[in-house]
Amino acid sequence: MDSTDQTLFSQVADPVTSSGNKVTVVGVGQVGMACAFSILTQNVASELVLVDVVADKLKGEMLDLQHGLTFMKHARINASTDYAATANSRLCIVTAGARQKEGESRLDLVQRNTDIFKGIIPKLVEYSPNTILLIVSNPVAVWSGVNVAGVRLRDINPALGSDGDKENWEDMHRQVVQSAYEVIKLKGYTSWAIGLSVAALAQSILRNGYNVHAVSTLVKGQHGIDKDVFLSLPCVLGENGVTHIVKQPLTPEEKEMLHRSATLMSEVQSNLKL
Ligand SMILES: NC(=O)c1ccc[n+]([C@@H]2O[C@H](COP(=O)([O-])OP(=O)(O)OC[C@H]3O[C@@H](n4cnc5c(N)ncnc54)[C@H](O)[C@@H]3O)[C@@H](O)[C@H]2O)c1
Repeated sequence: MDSTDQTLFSQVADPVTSSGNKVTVVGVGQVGMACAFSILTQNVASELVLVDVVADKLKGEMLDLQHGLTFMKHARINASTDYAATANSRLCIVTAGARQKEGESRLDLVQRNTDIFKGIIPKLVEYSPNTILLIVSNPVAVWSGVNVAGVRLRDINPALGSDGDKENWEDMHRQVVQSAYEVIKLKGYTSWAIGLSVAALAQSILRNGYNVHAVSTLVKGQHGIDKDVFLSLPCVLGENGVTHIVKQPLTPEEKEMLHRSATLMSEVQSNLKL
């Protein structure tokens, strides 16, 4: 006797087993779930796999999202503590990480996160050798140089951001840099804005968007930097990840600050136990 399925449908071809734009999110904490939700609701990907070490929470998050599928465009959502489920992902977003403990130095935190990554990255690459890795580090950087329709604010007000700026735009810059701390003070963590911005990066990669985003990339050779460090610069993102770095004209002060960051990162790296 035919099953209900067979009575309802005449199958004329096998359904495809993979969408070709599979995305894995490692870490289903506040940031991971904001990334997953933004990606699903903006139809950036139609196949999502969640991975975490806490099996119950992972299953709970998967079921919660699956229950909302009726209200999304069709998507396949899976979750597992086993990296085999991530096989053939085009993009792997890593949001698993330790938060800074009270009294803990940044270097200790970097070491703890390095140890976590040693357990994650090789497994992702084993199952998806051609994947693009998108690491949600903290903090992300924003680039300087504001323009409106191509008109640089600094061309209108050369004192912009300097001590001589009567309009105190420097205060706004400070507020932007400090804004995450205010959110953390008020709600304990940041999630929505970072999730939405990660979805925008994912969209550029999966759709070969060639849009410019501030992402960390290897900066050796850029702006005279001679160290093997990753820093945030405006980059073009396409389906194979970063394709170009925008050669920004930086002021001597900006260049000096960038070099200072490169030196600091290089020192932090040299103290890491790999
Ligand atoms: N770029 C930004 O603006 C920004 C903003 C907020 C957070 N972050 C970073 O994102 C990361 C996550 O933050 P969060 O608030 O979601 O933290 P969270 O503590 O809420 O979640 C972290 C998740 O990672 C999981 N995890 C830990 N070790 C793991 C491992 N080895 N394998 C798989 N999963 C593992 C935990 O179980 C947890 O579910 C942190 O590193 C944080 O610094 C970046």
